[in-house]
Amino acid sequence: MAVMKSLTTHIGGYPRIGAQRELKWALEKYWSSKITRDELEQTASELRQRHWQEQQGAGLSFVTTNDFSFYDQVLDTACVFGIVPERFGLSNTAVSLDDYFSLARGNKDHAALALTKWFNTNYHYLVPEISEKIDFTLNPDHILIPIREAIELGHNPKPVLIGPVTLLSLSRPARGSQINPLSRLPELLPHYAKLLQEIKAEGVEWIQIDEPILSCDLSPEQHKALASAYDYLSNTGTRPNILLASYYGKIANNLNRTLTLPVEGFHIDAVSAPEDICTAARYLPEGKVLSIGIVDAQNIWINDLNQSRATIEQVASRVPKELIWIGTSCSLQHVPHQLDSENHLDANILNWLAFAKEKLNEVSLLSRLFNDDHEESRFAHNATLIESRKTAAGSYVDSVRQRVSTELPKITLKRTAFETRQKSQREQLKLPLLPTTTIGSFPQTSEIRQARAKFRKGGLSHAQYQSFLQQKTKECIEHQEKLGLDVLVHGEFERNDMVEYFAEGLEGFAVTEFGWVQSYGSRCTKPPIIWGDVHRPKAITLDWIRYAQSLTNKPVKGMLTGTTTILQWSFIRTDIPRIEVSQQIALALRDEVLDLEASGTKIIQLDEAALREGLPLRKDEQAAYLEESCHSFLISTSGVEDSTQIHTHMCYSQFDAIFDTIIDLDADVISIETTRNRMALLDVFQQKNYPNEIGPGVWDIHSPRVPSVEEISDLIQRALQHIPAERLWINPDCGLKTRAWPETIASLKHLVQATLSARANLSEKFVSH
Ligand SMILES: Nc1nc2c(c(=O)[nH]1)N[C@@H](CNc1ccc(C(=O)N[C@@H](CCC(=O)N[C@@H](CCC(=O)N[C@@H](CCC(=O)O)C(=O)O)C(=O)O)C(=O)O)cc1)CN2
Ligand code: MET
Ligand SMILES: [Zn+2]
Repeated sequence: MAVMKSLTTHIGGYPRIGAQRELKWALEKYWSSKITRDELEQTASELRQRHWQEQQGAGLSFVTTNDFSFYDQVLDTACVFGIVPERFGLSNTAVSLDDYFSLARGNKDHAALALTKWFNTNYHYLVPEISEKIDFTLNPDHILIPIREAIELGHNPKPVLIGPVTLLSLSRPARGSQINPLSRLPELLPHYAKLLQEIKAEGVEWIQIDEPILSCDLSPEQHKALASAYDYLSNTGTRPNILLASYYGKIANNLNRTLTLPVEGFHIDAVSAPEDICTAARYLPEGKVLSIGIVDAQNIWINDLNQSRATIEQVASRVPKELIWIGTSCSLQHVPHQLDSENHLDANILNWLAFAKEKLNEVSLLSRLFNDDHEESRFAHNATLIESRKTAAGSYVDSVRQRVSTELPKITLKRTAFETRQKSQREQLKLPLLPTTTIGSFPQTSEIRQARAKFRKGGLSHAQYQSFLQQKTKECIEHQEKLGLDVLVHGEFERNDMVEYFAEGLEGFAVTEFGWVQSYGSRCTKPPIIWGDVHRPKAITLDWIRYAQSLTNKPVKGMLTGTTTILQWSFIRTDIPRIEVSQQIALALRDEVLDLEASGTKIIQLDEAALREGLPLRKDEQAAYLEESCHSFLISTSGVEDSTQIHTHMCYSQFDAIFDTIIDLDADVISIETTRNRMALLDVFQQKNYPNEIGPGVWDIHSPRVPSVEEISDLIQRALQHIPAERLWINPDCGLKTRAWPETIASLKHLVQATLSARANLSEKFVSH
């Protein structure tokens, strides 16, 4: 009997950090000179080999290469093409590993490249700097060496490479330059062509070129760039076949033009945009490959195999099977490595999950759909599991649904006018002009993390761990009093992470033990899993805030993470609309806010650090998202008295698209990130007459560097040019958890000193008037 050959299979990339975060530990040891460069390279090579073996073990047609990075794939690509800012004074033809780390992390003479959000994910990339002068070049080893390693091990490598249009679109002009990075495309392309030629010479058949920019609203210039780039690349020199990949959203209106590009195949994210795959199947030019990104690489639920089967069959009715590929929606770098290590997850929940390694098997299984031995029983079992999710106790909690449907419509979302609240808050808080505060966390030292790890493993009793944390909190309050800060925080020592901690206190969330996902460099998070209806069995933060407040007469800010940020940094359930999950969390936080207020907390902060990042890539989807985000914030905050001061915090610098929402949130005080942009961000607050109080950051906490009093004073003066003193707060850019104590104390000392002299100045002026 004829057994049909399986469909071709591949993935967009694999997590590189390692199932046990081997890369994180090796990097951090290398940076503190505890291991040699050879040892670091050895770890990297072992990880690559293991990850290829996992792909081969699952039976995939290709192993994906060039998805490994010591820090970031955008920086890697920049270095491959010699995009090294002149300000570093480095050679751009021989970028050593240490040079590479200088670009990523900065050194004593040079600030690092800017770190910013990668599309709509919690991954951060380093922003390449382009000038008129930069001479592009080709340093191909980073790509060629792993290809050789893979071939030697008997694999069939398919490298992935960030495409030229996405690379330049994500770049910024170097300091002092006004250049539009995309204008340098013609000079960059020959190096891409040369690279393709060298890759071909290694015996590579297919390369995946990623242009995720296709899921954004494109300018005419970007469209032109795409056309000319792929015309050039397809017609210049020998090269492997090109699979052009898009992901993170719909291609929609860009799809027609994309399908005319002269490449051999297209990869489409069928999870973000199922409609794109149908359109692509219909209009796919003859003889081209269509790769269906059907396994979700941004979420952790098992694939609905029967639904995927229907999609694949639909494509197969139009496209010959030898031209259909099965893959993940995008790189698996956004999901944890493997479920094998999870020993404490509820058995039911475990059945519903697939991490990167399990997703390899899903891709493989779906590729055998048309084979005679296509394992029908697994499709049937899968349907049972998907059904069991819907009916599980906890997926639907009557009281939660009741509350959302009856209580929510009755909530008055609008607080009293800001001026009234401000007056009442001033009477209550009696803060000086230019009040000083911090964003919440104080250093999460290795001592604290180790104590928590020990507690988790049973090596510390609950009482011992509590008293350890109380001691740390007490010391933190003492430090702040000594420094002379005006509004204090408890320090967040009890929190592993600002999202995971709340997930642990709420029903409907599950947390993993080893579900690490890279956020940037060696830093990772364990996104919690929202699987059921969310509610709060008991207060989460109350005891800590009360304890901290009992130690001081200064006000201690209550510290919460806002709904949108919790949603954005968790894996969200997909069986009910996002807005319902959002409302459930917002109500739980409302209870927490009111409990804090009832116990005497006068200032409460809800961090919305992910509000900008969650903004949909396409304009036509943004309004609904912003409305939902704003609504959830107001649900949580609108119940308090006029005299209770609500703060929010957002640590990024792109506010254009969300500014009206910032106004609508109506927080009494917002703290933002303004050090690196030297208060330029305040322009928009001034232009749009932002009515409430603002704390622009005056200390860039992403670097261990201690800012001088003069530098901070300068920033305060700049801020005063935009915002009247009566509405200005003084604080760092973000929380201090990644900092060490010595630089924290030194920097805050300078911050308070600079504030005191600014105050003195202001009162002099006041008198002389
Ligand atoms: N979710 C989230 N996303 C965010 C941020 C954020 O704070 N949270 N901030 C922005 C920047 N991104 C960041 C992401 C991670 C970290 C970070 O510091 N991560 C830590 C882990 C934090 C954590 O969960 N720690 C746990 C587990 C710590 C741990 O690894 N413990 C070791 C031992 C500790 C040691 O020896 O140091 C063990 O268990 O074996 C804890 O404190 O309990 C890290 O990678 O090192 C910082 C910023 C944007 N996105
Ligand atoms: C990434 S925003 C961080 C806010 C949090 N309250 C902290 O200070 O760490
Ligand atoms: Zn922040």
